[in-house]
Amino acid sequence: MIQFSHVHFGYGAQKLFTDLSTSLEAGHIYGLLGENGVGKTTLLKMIAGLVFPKGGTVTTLSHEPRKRQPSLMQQLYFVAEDAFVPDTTARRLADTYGVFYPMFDGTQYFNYLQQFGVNPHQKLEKVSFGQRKKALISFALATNVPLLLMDEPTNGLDIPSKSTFRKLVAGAATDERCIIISTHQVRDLESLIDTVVVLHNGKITYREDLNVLAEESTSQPDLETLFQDIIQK
Ligand SMILES: Nc1ncnc2c1ncn2[C@@H]1O[C@H](COP(=O)(O)OP(=O)(O)OP(=O)(O)O)[C@@H](O)[C@H]1O
Repeated sequence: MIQFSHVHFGYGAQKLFTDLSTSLEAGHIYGLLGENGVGKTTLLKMIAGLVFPKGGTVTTLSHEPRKRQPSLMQQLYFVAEDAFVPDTTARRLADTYGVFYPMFDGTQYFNYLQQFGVNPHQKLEKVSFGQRKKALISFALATNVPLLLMDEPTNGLDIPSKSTFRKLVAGAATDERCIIISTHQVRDLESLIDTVVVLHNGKITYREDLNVLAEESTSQPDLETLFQDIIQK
């Protein structure tokens, strides 16, 4: 679904990715981990065609993402960390933006909003950051796109909402869908992600199926400890 081939990238002189190659497939919920500033958001933006490689190639759903062709844009949704929303209500968000996504399901959307406790009639600019984020996550899931990118989605969510988030995302995962979640809140995602991907020193330095890890271990793998071990190597 996504291929990075020998990708080089940096903002100005700062090198961020050096010869980064990897592929991400449908049927997975990936947890993208890495220290602050390592480039997790940049990686997601590159998949979505918001920043472009300076060397190598990125292919997203058989498209060159930098072209931002409608045929690609209607197949992916990127929930950005800042939860920017237009000046509208959650209800009108569906009417205005749902049309861009052929598989958007309004009934599903209102159901997700309800489960998150978001009032669809309130102006999103006037609600809290967490409420806005929950509206956007609901919208993202209801688009039913094959590729869902989420940057720190549980930031700003209260404890019950984090649990709702896990439940809704797990329920939305299918064999045809690829979900990539960048996070520092690894405990929020334990039991949700199936593959952990670690970005470190400009490359993917670790990538492991958590089910395989669990089979090899006598106890459930602890993501926080695993991450610390990887970046200290
Ligand atoms: N538009 C930009 N112009 C210049 N530098 C940028 C820009 N966006 C990001 N950077 C820098 O690139 C590096 C990677 O940023 P990025 O946001 O991708 O990292 P991250 O791994 O998501 O970080 P965090 O975990 O802190 O959110 C950082 O050093 C950041 O300051």
